[in-house]
Amino acid sequence: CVLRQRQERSALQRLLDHLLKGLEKRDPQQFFAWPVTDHIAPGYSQIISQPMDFSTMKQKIDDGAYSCLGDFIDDFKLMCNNAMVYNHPETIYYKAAKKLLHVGLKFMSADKLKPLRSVLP
Ligand SMILES: CC(=O)c1cc(-c2ccccn2)c2ncccn12
Repeated sequence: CVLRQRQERSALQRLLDHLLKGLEKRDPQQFFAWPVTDHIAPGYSQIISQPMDFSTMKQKIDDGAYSCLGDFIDDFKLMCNNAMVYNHPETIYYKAAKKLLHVGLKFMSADKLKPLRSVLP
């Protein structure tokens, strides 16, 4: 149609919006907010074959590109692991990624999501 109808957001999209906001809050320096460029990180695109960041995850939620919670969690892990591959362990980015991965997975752990299970198909 000419005027794209505003799509109804599915229960999964609403859940992923909530989880993404919770994860972004745990990245106060916004190291993970936007794609890492070769300008700020020399050689990044040669070293990291599958870049990922929160803005890309947001776009994928809006596009309906996640068919399940696991696919969303996989992108979160990919984003953190990329930072732990490209950056050396003593850097602020490596340390921030390690912490975010740990805290983020706890935030999305099964027992935390159990109460929401009922609203998900
Ligand atoms: C996530 C990551 O690897 C990253 C984020 C950044 C970043 C993100 C926002 C502002 C400044 N730097 C960065 N800079 C150099 C090397 C790596 N990084």
